[in-house]
Amino acid sequence: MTHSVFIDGAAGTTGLEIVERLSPRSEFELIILDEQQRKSADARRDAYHAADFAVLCLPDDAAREAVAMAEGSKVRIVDASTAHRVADGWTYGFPELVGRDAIAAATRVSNPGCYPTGFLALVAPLVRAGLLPADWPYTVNAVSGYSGGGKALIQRFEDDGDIAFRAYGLGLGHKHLAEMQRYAGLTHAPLFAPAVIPAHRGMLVEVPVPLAAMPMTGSPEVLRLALVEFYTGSALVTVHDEPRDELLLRCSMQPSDRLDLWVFGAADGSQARLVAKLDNLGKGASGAAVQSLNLMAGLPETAGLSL
Ligand SMILES: NC(=O)C1=CN([C@@H]2O[C@H](COP(=O)(O)OP(=O)(O)OC[C@H]3O[C@@H](n4cnc5c(N)ncnc54)[C@H](OP(=O)(O)O)[C@@H]3O)[C@@H](O)[C@H]2O)C=CC1
Ligand SMILES: CC(=O)N[C@@H](CCC(=O)OP(=O)(O)O)C(=O)O
Repeated sequence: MTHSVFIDGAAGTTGLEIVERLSPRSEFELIILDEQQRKSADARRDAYHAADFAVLCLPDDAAREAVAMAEGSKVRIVDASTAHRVADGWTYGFPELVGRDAIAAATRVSNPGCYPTGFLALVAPLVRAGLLPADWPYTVNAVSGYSGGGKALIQRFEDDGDIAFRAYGLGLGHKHLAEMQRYAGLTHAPLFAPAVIPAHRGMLVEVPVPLAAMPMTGSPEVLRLALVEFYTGSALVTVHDEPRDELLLRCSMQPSDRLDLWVFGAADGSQARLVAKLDNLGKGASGAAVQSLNLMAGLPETAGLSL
């Protein structure tokens, strides 16, 4: 059976990578509008009403408009934008956290943000297991490759080769806070310090955990083993256990749909650093959209993904 998939925003950064992952696959027939038609409301509405699935790779306002255009059609939607991540009637597209069956049955799936993918992968299972407190004021320190900001930020970094590090989100109201708080089950939104580095893709998301100050008794190794258990059987998520002195992001990073997790602990167990490494355009965006699409279409979860 072939499923027709409309990629709305196929000319953008996330859209292009979804097209790359899907176009070699015979299970999907892609609907992509040409340069003249791609922003035409009529052409887009027709595509929504013709397709089995649609993936929205659009800014938030255009994604909301797209969902309205699709009303009355049979199309099932995966939205890569921030528009519907905590909206009623939408399933959060993080199969490892919400369950594969929930995604498979959904008609409206919202892809997680790239930073929340790292944060939630580390924190949500540990809060659920009662190993980290739900009411702790967590902090998140993260760096992303510049493709995380789409075409505009790619252009900026390619035009200005002199930026070594860009701290941002300095108004402390980043759009990812709501989903981080909601899906980790936290009382408080985390304090989030994101930054961009002069690499095209890749990110490290770190959550420092002052265990000795927390009202819990778990050691770093207990936290790590809980994550190992939680992700048992996952082809995309790996919880590492090798000792390391450093983690590197490379400017030459190739596309990847993996999510790698570490728990680094102080020798006396008083502190830990939870760290996630991923490709913002892989498990952080396009890979996650394809993972959800696979489940919705009844196909193997990791088909077409690079592990
Ligand atoms: N980049 C990343 O790592 C991640 C991105 N996302 C999210 O994915 C979505 C897409 O982001 P990204 O690919 O980075 O952004 P880009 O800016 O690279 O691409 C967005 C695309 O949408 C097109 N577009 C804008 N408005 C409309 C419209 N009304 N109708 C049709 N097409 C339109 C743009 O056209 P034009 O080419 O003319 O500008 C562009 O091609 C965003 O919501 C983003 O937040 C989520 C996770 C990670
Ligand atoms: C480096 C950079 O600018 N990153 C983006 C987030 C990318 C992402 O996750 O996209 P969503 O907008 O769909 O959440 C930002 O911080 O706004």
